[in-house]
Amino acid sequence: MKLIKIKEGKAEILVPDPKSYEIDGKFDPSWAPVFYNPKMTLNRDLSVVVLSVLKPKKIVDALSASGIRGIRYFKEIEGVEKVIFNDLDKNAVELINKNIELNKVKGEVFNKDANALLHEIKADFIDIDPFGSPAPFLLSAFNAVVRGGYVAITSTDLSALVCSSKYSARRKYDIYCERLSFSRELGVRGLIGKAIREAAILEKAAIPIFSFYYDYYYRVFFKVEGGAKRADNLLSKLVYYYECPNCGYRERSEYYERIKCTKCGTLMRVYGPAWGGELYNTDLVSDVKNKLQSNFTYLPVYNHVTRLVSTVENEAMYTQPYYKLDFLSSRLKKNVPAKNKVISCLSDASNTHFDNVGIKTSKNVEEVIQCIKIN
Ligand SMILES: C[S@@+](CC[C@H](N)C(=O)[O-])C[C@H]1O[C@@H](n2cnc3c(N)ncnc32)[C@H](O)[C@@H]1O
Repeated sequence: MKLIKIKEGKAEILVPDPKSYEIDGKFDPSWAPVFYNPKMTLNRDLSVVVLSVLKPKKIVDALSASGIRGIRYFKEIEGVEKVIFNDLDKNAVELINKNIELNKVKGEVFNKDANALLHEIKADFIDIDPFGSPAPFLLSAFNAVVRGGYVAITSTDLSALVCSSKYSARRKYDIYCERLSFSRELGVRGLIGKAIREAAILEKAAIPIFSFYYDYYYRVFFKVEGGAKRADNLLSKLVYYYECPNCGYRERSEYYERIKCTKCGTLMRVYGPAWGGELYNTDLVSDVKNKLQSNFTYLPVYNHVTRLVSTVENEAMYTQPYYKLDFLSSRLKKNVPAKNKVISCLSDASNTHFDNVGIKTSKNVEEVIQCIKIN
């Protein structure tokens, strides 16, 4: 394998030389013998900051590839004592060994199926960053985390979660998936719902504390607590979201039904079961924002991370999914009004990182429609 040295954050690592794996002058990270994707830098940057607030001591990077993630956690977060790296691929394991030596990381490296490893060990933070869906690794991740610890998952499996592929959503996440105007947010809520159900099997409660969408993936951090009652409490907040494709009217219910819109009689679209509660712990979000400003200005994509966290901070107080202004405006046969005008008309509203033409508010759809009409 031809390698080059790159720097990301405080890590300097060897990765496959993209030039050696180009096809027709193009390169995709999945074509190299070991995966390293610079497009995931924001995911790693923000994870470093979130973990610096959560302060885990023992970390499992269960699907490590080059090892960049675990290496950055060790070098950039105070108090991390040990990182366990793992990959099923032998080339990856060879590269991880080189990279942890290069970066003087206190780590242990395994060459196992992640599910097998996660049934053998315990740690206070488990990172699941797979190709595509994290669903096959959820149960074992929740098994491996100690009570009071944390699990983070990445999902690049948006086609399933936002219902471009509704059968895939059904298979991987047990979701009835129809496209609603706010599907971008429903995708992460469906993913969280699945994680909560998997943790509940083990009588653990997986509480989402920081969730976001970026570019082509979702990332969610969970605090994991023990106890059947706590798990039951989370399960009771799983809901089905309904939206009328004709007039935009919404409902939510704990039941799956084929219902007609009470405003116009059209058959409503449905998505669920999905998490109906908060996507963030607001204290954690403000701690992350403060940490970013004080300790992490060196991050490779600092400006992008800061922008994302600021938007998240503004929208974190609104639990109901965002309203998509172009969708609602087209129901009214009206041009899309300026977003800031609708926000000030509602007075209690904000931007959302999920969608450029979306707004978050605690107001109902009729109030949003009223503000669209007069702007
Ligand atoms: C998306 S990459 C990980 C990227 C890495 N976390 C990072 O931040 O750069 C997924 C990795 O999982 C490995 N993998 C796939 N299935 C696995 C399994 N069942 N157990 C362990 N590793 C697996 C692949 O070999 C690949 O290196």
